[in-house]
Amino acid sequence: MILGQNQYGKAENRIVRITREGSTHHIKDLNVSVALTGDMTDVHLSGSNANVLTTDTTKNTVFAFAKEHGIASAEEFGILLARHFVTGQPTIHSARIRIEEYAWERIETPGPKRHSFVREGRETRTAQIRFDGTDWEIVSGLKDLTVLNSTDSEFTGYVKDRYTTLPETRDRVLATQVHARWRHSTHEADWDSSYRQAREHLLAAFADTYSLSLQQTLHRMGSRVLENGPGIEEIRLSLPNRHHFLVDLEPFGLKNDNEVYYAADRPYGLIEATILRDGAEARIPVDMTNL
Ligand SMILES: O=c1[nH]c(=O)c2[nH]c(=O)[nH]c2[nH]1
Repeated sequence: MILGQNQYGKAENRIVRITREGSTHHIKDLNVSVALTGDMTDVHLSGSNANVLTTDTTKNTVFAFAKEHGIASAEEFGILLARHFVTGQPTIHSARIRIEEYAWERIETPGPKRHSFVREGRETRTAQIRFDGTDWEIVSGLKDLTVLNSTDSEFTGYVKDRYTTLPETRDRVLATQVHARWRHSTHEADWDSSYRQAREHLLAAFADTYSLSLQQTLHRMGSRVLENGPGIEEIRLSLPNRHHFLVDLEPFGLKNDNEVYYAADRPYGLIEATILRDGAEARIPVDMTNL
């Protein structure tokens, strides 16, 4: 048998790098995949790992480089990594670095704070209309509106039982993908303007709230839509807590000063609640996955 083309490395390193200039924060959000080739005949044929730079090391390098060199652009970052792997190890002859970059737009708010972002690419707007010949029920909504605060979020003071390991945090990244549905008290409205306003208030409440939990942020987001939308009776929000874990860079002699995060995709906390106007009936189904 002949060993043909082969390559290896860590794929899909989900890295978020926050750069802080006072109260103005900048974000880079990348998915970095490393593939290396070189003298890898032995590892395949005899099982000797002597020539192998581990995929785990390639992952660590991606995170450490984000801290040490920053991420000026995907190309620049990829060039640094590829050069490092190929020139740093005699057994590695070529490197392919693939990067997907997710773009974020700043949520502009009055005041000096500039640490709130919404993922570029529009969310999906939703609508459901019911009519039985007498009564109307109009439910508007959106899904996949992805937002992130790079500070002003803490989580402390929760129950600790024998299985609790989560460390308390006074400063964390709070990110979620908003899924919301809101029910109108009327079937006559300027629907586009109503939608724009609800979306704007969801974003403003997310950005403005100093968060003690995602539950509290959810309540502020829903309440703000109701406070500013007199024709809205009820809103249901489903917010996945898109965890961003600080990467431990200590083993590489680097201090991670809330700059380099690993964006985990699953599992995620899922925080859901309905907010109602006084006297309103809860009619939006609890399970919103099937619109
Ligand atoms: O905002 C949060 N709410 C929770 O209920 C929770 N649980 C958890 O592990 N992290 C968080 N964060």
